[in-house]
Amino acid sequence: MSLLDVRNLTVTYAGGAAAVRGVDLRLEAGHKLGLAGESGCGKSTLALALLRLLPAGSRITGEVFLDGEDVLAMKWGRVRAVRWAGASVVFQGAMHSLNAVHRIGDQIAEPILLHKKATAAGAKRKTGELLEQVGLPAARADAYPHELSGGQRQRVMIAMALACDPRLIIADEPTTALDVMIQAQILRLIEQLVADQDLGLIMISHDLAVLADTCDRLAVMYAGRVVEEGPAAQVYEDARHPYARALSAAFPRIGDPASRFAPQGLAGDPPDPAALPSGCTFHPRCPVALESCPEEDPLLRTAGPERRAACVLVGPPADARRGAREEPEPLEEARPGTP
Ligand SMILES: Nc1ncnc2c1ncn2[C@@H]1O[C@H](COP(=O)(O)OP(=O)(O)OP(=O)(O)O)[C@@H](O)[C@H]1O
Repeated sequence: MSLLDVRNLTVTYAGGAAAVRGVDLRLEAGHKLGLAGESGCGKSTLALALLRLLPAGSRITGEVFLDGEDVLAMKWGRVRAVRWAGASVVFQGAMHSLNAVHRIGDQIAEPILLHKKATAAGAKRKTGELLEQVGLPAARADAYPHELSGGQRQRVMIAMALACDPRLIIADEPTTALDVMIQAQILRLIEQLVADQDLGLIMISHDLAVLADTCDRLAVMYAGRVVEEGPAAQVYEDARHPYARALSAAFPRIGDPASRFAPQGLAGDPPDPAALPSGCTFHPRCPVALESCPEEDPLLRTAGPERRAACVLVGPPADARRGAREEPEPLEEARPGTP
């Protein structure tokens, strides 16, 4: 049984169109999944939906099994328990998430006490241990958020997320506001905690390079759907979907300074969920779109071992195609505008 098994998840905000459309995802304990995509493609909505943290009036359909239990079918009392003990979220911008008028120790202890995980003395002890786990002295429990640096505050957020021993951590742009050195430290800390405690991790970022460096698998989202999914290094180095390829080309290769000077930007913006293009939603921006793409809406299909991509130009590898009657050409062989 997977730690997380998301099936056909669709999310619609009140009065809006679907921001997440039929997403399937799986994550095993001890594994790290990176969720990438430009702003507005539905990454945060997907993360919030996993713990039913969306605003009132939002509609969620599908199934979200966390350790075998369907979060979407749970009563609210159970959802509240699962929020800290089953899975917890680290958001970007720790200054806004922490309460400025309470000492950080009290804020870390709060979920422990709320979920009756320990007595007041036990919660205090656990708070000290958590601070040390994230690389801060236990005595910093007495500090107020404004007395800490940005990186220290993000460490506090991670300590809070770990307070009730969750099985899954969802980190939504956990390092976006931090400088590069601190960003690297926080990423290594998250990696280490995930490995030590056999947690599952979903890390959200628009930065594919950061995700490829931290995660085992990557899922690239576009217009509310996962358009490519597979082993992190393969998706980053050799994306099969034209959108994933463009996104990957927009970030410098680690250890390859030359690539920094040749990012291939992608023209235009992702579509508004209320006005999606027909057929493949990426076709208006796609450099290799076919004439048929405005009519055909491709679902995820096998694009290699443990890889899937949602593009008509992506077929199974040559070996698997042998004997098939009709298969689309692989992406590499496509020419722009070729029918
Ligand atoms: N509370 C809300 N009410 C209505 N629509 C929303 C709400 N939050 C997000 N949306 C819409 O849902 C879509 C997906 O947004 P979401 O924030 O999930 O994307 P994202 O990929 O996480 O972007 P970012 O990287 O900027 O956070 C967008 O079109 C956005 O305008």
